[in-house]
Amino acid sequence: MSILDSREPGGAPSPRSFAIAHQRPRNSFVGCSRITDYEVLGKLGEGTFGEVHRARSKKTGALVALKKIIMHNEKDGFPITALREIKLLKLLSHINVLPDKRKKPIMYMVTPYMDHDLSGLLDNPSVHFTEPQIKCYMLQLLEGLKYLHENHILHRDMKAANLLINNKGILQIADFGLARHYEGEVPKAGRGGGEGRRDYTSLVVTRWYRPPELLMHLKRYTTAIDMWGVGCVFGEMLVGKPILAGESDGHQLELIFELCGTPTDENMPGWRTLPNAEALQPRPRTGNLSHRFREYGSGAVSLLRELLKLDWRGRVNAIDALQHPYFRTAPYPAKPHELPSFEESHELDRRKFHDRRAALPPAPKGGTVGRGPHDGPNASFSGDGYSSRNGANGAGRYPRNSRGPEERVPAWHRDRGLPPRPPPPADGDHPDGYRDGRGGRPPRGGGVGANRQDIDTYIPSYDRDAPRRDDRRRWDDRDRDRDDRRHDWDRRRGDYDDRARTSRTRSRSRSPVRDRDRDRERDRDRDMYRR
Ligand SMILES: Nc1ncnc2c1ncn2[C@@H]1O[C@H](COP(=O)(O)OP(=O)(O)OP(=O)(O)O)[C@@H](O)[C@H]1O
Repeated sequence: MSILDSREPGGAPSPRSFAIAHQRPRNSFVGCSRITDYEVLGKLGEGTFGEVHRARSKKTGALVALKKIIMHNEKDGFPITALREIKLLKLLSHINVLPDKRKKPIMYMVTPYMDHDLSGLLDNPSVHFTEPQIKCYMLQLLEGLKYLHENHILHRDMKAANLLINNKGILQIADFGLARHYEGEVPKAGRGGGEGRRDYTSLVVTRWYRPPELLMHLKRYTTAIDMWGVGCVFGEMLVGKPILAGESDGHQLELIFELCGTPTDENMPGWRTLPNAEALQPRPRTGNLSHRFREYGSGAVSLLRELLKLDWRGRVNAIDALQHPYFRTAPYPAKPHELPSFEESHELDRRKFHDRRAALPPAPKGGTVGRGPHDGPNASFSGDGYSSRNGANGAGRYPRNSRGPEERVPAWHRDRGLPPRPPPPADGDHPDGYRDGRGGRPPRGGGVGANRQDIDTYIPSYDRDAPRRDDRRRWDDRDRDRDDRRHDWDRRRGDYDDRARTSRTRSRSRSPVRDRDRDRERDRDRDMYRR
């Protein structure tokens, strides 16, 4: 069958024809290995699937990450999120996208070991990003995303914790557990994200990185949802902590409006017609983005503004973002190999960093900002690529003693806020589905309305003793969530009934209604790329 034979209505290649056209050579599929082929060296992180461990291959000596795939309920079979992730990683091959090397299908995914994830790195008190470094990471992130979008992949969980970095300065996009085939048109230069072609679930993307259109439940979304996440990550690299740390979905919208302005027919055409916008009555504001980020210069503000546009149709795409003047203005982007190497910084190192932070004296004001421990030569960007440039690095530093609202302070002084926890995996696109969590919680910080947008799709955690990042989950949390969810189910049912489902709550369902729903969803799951 020719690829043209199997196009979706409107001309986009179908998921199947796309997969056929993008098959990788057979020899790139190394196949399965035994867990005994690896020496497990320690835990790196805990994700939605389970634990991620660092290990060494006994055969090759290569360092790898082993991601354990937890079977939450064996009757449900192999988790759809894991299937999607393995399938996509097998399909993709790009320097800025984490490759999959081997897999043992039932239990572990094996990927090359990366020294850091971006959020771990930002938590490390001895790491201070320079502007050339941030530009270097941003270029790689945009290259990786351009590749994904050109290949009809929506990532749908863009966040700092899912960006892996090694000590060669390479950044790779990881965690394809929520990713899916995108059936809309791929982005074109000068045309933003374009228009969506079909509905998907709006319950994707960790809340702090979730764009306004998803918070308002747009289902016909585009690659622009990932670009919003890039904007959040960019801001996070600049200020050293997440920039939109909402404690509920309503609060998240409130923070977005404060930063980017209130939606109007001009800056977000059609917003009022979005399902969750009906009840919104935001106080008119113009947004404080320019003011809040002024110390990082007009180039950074301009790029951030493009990435954090309320109107998803006008939001910059990866192709255009790569051409932004920010990357062509001094201080120029560093080359990856020029970046300093840092001690390993992963999710679980956070406790270590926290202890160290407590033991250290305060840093001199503004004095540590700008360079890492191994200052390399400065770098410049010339035209279409990188070029080295020696010389003073003053331009690479952020202004000292600046006192903006996002004052850049040493990492151990940064308050990363009270964490809401990230979503359980949406292991399917349920166009009317809600992620599970406690519903009906009033938003903190005022909220923007009093209706469905106030439903908090995650359960905030308020652990004062051990401050944690909120874009991550731990297993004890999940056990608690599960109990809470069971407890809350009946109370919430009347409110949003079958919208509040994930695989895990479904798998524990006892009611015939839920069993029927689960069966229907299983049917839908059969072609995972359809969702
Ligand atoms: N190849 C790797 N090298 C080093 N560390 C890794 C690697 N893969 C994952 N990790 C670490 O494990 C953490 C969790 O991994 P990942 O995001 O893939 O799991 P997940 O179950 O999808 O997590 P989440 O639910 O937080 O999205 C990462 O943030 C990172 O710290």
